[in-house]
Amino acid sequence: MKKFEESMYQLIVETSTNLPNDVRRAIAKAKAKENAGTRAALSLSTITENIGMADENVSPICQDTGMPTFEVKVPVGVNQIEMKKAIYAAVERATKDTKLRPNSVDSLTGKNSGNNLGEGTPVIHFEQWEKDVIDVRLILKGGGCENKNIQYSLPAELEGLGRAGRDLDGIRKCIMHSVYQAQGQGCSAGFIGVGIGGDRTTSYSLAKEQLFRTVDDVNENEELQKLEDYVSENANKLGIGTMGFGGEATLLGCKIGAMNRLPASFFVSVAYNCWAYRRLGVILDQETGDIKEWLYKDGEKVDLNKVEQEVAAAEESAGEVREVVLEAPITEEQIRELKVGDVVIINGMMHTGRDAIHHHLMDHDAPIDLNGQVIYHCGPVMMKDDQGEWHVKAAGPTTSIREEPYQGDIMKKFGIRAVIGKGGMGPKTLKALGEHGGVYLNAIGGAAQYYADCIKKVKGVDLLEFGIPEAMWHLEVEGFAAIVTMDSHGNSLHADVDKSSLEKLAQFKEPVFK
Ligand SMILES: O=C(O)C[C@H](O)C(=O)O
Ligand code: SF4
Repeated sequence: MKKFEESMYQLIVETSTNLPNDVRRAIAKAKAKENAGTRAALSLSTITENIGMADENVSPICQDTGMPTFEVKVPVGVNQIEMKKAIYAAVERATKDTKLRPNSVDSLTGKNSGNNLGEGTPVIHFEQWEKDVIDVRLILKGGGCENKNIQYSLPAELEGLGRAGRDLDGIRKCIMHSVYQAQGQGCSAGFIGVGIGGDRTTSYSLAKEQLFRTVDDVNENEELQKLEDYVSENANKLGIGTMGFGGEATLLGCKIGAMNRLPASFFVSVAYNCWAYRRLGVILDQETGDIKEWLYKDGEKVDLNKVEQEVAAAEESAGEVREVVLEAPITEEQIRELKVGDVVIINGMMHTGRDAIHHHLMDHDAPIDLNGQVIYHCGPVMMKDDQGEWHVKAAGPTTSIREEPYQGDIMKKFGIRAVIGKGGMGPKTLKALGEHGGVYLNAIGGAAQYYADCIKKVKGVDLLEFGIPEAMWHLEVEGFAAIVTMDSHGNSLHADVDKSSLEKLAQFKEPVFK
């Protein structure tokens, strides 16, 4: 088993940087569905370009490299204690090499362990089997889409759909609702794994397990296959679209499993995975630990050169979109001119700030003057070189709604004019944007290589004690594009899409599976 640690390192690097072929095919199919020139089509073009860049740079597709979760099948007699140690070592090395972001945070102290090791991380499940090879599968599922997982306890009353009973049709309603409630916040278009039955814990595990099935896998249970087909077809009629911008592609895959339950319980659990659906696997020699075979790499790989040409074509046909170039410090007048749908190109400085920073700024001074500045909701992957200089390795936006309790107050307190994030924010922020003269800009979630490329220099960092993802990084950017989705005139694309998708959800109220 000399090679086992090296094989695990390769599995991690490959999973973080190279999307599996079935996922690539699903994204390419979605792209073909979106109308050229729409916001959704442009976002999908950015996503496909990003996938190609990650592959080429061998850098994380998305900056949130998630909770590394290993599912290991071992022949009887193989030493699992040694395997665990080797996986830890591989995780630590991949983190050092910036293939994984340090993502393991002490829940009580908030301290980031810095190496992705800590209580409960990474997740490793072992199972023995009769075969004479080792099978290791890895999923890197990010926190934003993890937050959109949902568990239903039947019977339930569901918004838009009414009563969901303890039967197949009730399950159908839960799944449709789960896609609606995710909106664009889990970086749609997404994939869902569904677990029916079990207890609360095993139900969620079953849901996550479904994410190890390939997108084109056929369910052995005919009824569940019918339900998978139904959801795959109809969830796209909700019109949520890529990033929640509205559009044709909302869900790219649905896999459902069922297990027995207690007479009193009936859980339906949904694991929502963003488009950055990073899961791969390897078959290993049980003696040496060498990789014998890669899993999820069958079939044709999407031709990214072709995709790049399509990006150019889509950008051309989107010629009517208004583009505004901004450089901080930004004035209130400049902000008041912006409307939902405008594309803003940012040059100059922006400063990252996410959960810990927003919480901190409520009752502390800012480390720098933020008047007229731009805040980027982002927890990047960073590398420090031998000269002590920082470099950005991946830097897409994080889900903004978590800052809803603070955002408006902080913008007013410090004179911040623009915030960039993804998934949109709520009524409190929208009101503050109107009162103060602020704007919310939506960047494409998961496009971490695409945005890292726009960052020309790291000018400094404050509050690094919060850990790399949570620190305030001062970044000089060039040509950083984002879309106005909430303006200072009370308009919110997110509120509009939520409302229209809820109306569309109601058309699925009548029973389908009797
Ligand atoms: O933590 C992050 O960088 C992003 C997160 O995965 C999110 O989707 O909000
Ligand atoms: S930012 Fe988006 S793409 Fe990245 S892990 Fe979070 S949900 Fe997934």
